[in-house]
Amino acid sequence: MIRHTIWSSGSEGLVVGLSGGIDSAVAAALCCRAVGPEQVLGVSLPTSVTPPSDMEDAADLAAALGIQHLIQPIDPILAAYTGLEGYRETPYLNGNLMARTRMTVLYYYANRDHRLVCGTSNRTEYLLGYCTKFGDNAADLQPILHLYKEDVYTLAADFPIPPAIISKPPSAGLWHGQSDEQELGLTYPEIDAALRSLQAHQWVASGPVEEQILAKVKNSTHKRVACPNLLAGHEGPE
Ligand SMILES: Nc1ncnc2c1ncn2[C@@H]1O[C@H](COP(=O)(O)OP(=O)(O)OC[C@H]2O[C@@H]([n+]3cccc(C(=O)O)c3)[C@H](O)[C@@H]2O)[C@@H](O)[C@H]1O
Ligand SMILES: Nc1ncnc2c1ncn2[C@@H]1O[C@H](COP(=O)(O)OP(=O)(O)OP(=O)(O)O)[C@@H](O)[C@H]1O
Ligand SMILES: [Mg+2]
Repeated sequence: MIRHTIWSSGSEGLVVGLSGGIDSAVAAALCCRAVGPEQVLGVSLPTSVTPPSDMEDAADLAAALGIQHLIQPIDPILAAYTGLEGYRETPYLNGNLMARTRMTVLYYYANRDHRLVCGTSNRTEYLLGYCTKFGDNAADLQPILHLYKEDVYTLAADFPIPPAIISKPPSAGLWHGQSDEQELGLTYPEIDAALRSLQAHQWVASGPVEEQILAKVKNSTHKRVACPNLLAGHEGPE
């Protein structure tokens, strides 16, 4: 799929945002396996809330995979938003600005180098809508979208991914101390079990955890479908 997408688009490689987390590590490793490390650019985009150890882990990963790696702090870009009329700062608003700023920078490098942006969304966060719309979910291809979070960890064992990346708790890293499982209120094994069961039972929930998960899936439908428009069915040839 990765090779086909590059070939059919006529592009010359891939750009992956490297956070020091497991999803981007596995996505980058798959890119390397598909097209070779020389065609993969890893870009780390830290802010003041990024733990320095995450950037060390991203650098270790890039070295282990043999890919080119840029570390480009984005605080100066984020600072420009403070000049917006009515600017207000909350962790939530800033977090979404960070994710969308990272998307812009990744697309800048993709444009510059005739590359595609490789997404890092997994099935669990995709179904929950646990992502910033047009931020970290924006990409040209999504090589791990079919994998639940637990399956991402299983696949990680196939690659030389630094142990620190595998053992750290998943975090969107959008504010100090953010933890996916704390924000979501459930552990990934609980969420994945509920999603697998819901998919097996035609999205009919049984029990309070599945009800809770189903509500998140339903409320985030807008992140998975084309936005409402009056052109449906007339978009052009496949
Ligand atoms: N029904 C609807 N139909 C069409 N559009 C709808 C809509 N409801 C909201 N919207 C639009 O969507 C916007 C809200 O969505 P969005 O801006 O994404 O924001 P939202 O989903 O509220 O927040 C993003 C969440 O994703 C988490 N996150 C973000 C980035 C990375 C990761 C990670 O795991 O790494 C996690 C973050 O911690 C936070 O919990 C609204 O402002 C509105 O523009
Ligand atoms: N500091 C960062 N530098 C570059 N890209 C980032 C950074 N933070 C987040 N991203 C991008 O946003 C994506 C979504 O973040 P997310 O936290 O879901 O994945 P992850 O960090 O790879 O894995 P984990 O869920 O285990 O933390 C990342 O995979 C990465 O592509
Ligand atoms: Mg992360």
